[in-house]
Amino acid sequence: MPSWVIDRYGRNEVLRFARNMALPAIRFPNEVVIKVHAASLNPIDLSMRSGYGATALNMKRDPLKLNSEENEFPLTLGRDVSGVVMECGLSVSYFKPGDEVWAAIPPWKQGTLSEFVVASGNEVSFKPKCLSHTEAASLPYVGLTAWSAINKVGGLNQKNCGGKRLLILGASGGVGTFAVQLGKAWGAHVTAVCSSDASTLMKELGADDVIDYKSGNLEEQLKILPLFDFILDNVGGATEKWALDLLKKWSGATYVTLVTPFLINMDRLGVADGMLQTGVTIGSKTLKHLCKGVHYRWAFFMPSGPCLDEIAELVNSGKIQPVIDQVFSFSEVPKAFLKLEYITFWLLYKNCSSPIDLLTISLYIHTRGSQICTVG
Ligand SMILES: NC(=O)C1=CN([C@@H]2O[C@H](COP(=O)(O)OP(=O)(O)OC[C@H]3O[C@@H](n4cnc5c(N)ncnc54)[C@H](OP(=O)(O)O)[C@@H]3O)[C@@H](O)[C@H]2O)C=CC1
Repeated sequence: MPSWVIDRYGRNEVLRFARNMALPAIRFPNEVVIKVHAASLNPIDLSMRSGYGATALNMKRDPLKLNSEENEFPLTLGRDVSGVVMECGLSVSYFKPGDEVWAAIPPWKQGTLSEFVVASGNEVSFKPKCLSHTEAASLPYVGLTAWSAINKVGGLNQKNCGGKRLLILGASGGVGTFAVQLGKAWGAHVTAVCSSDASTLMKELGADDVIDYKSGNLEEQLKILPLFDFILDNVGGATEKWALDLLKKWSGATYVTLVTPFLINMDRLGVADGMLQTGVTIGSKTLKHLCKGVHYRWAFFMPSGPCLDEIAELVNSGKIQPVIDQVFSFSEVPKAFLKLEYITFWLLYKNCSSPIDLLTISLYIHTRGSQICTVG
């Protein structure tokens, strides 16, 4: 089957179009094979292309290190998929061949820039009926990440979110655009922080206040607003030093960041020391902020079919919409990576050579959400 793979880590030159990759087989009874109609790229694909997280992800792929090299490469990137179930393992009763589904595949598994992908049944959900495959593929990874941060870690849900004050830092990105919509769907007051050219989009998505972080000191702009119940930080860095002061004290208010050193620690220090360093960092920060009356948490993407079911309901009821900007063909995957790189790192974008289009697949880019999808 045709796939885009890498055989080593690096920049765009490591992407290789493989016409004849072996068809993925079901290895466990709870797995399904999905024919990929659309896939998308997220910042994690760019990072994984360069080897980010390889230590932890390889440990998950091959815990006993029996065949490390073989299990690592060739590696297919791409986490999101919208497509059609082709085959089901013996214990899968929820899905059948022909079902239209969507999913986000965890990063330790082979990705979705391919004709077929294997997922566990519990990672898969029925695609929202109102979305095309291309639209649907834009949401699972960012949606589940935002859901993990806001609901699983932050403890907010449809019942307790009404009237709460949410601050979303990095609101114009893939995770941010979803988070703004989720907050509004659950009745919160949402303040979105992004650059000014995204302010119209933010208003369209329902944000109550939009703050431009490039027009003056952000901390000063936010300090004059009433305190918040919840902060989602998609930016990290220096923001963390002052953002927790914007929370209400001793009221259960929570700051959740998605920018954590968890995988980097393991890449840098090895598995054991990396985990130890991570434990010390999170423990000391949690304690320090608890003493000041606020909660400090890290959140991570979590694959989950049942959460995607809930997201599908919100999408089908019109409360959450995909944000799509640009379409690429499957043959243009390297070009799409370059665009993502350009968006993420503000590098100069240049067209690259286009391999033959075998699948008539299209790729979508969200300039605001930094996402790319493929469609067959
Ligand atoms: N822990 C985990 O499991 C996961 C972590 N992440 C991380 O979460 C972050 C967000 O992901 P994603 O939304 O996909 O990324 P995107 O690249 O789509 O979005 C990032 C956004 O941040 C905005 N931004 C940059 N600097 C600032 C700033 N100083 N203040 C406010 N906004 C800023 C940019 O907005 P603008 O264009 O308006 O300037 C951009 O749109 C990334 O760092 C990613 O690595 C994501 C998924 C899972």
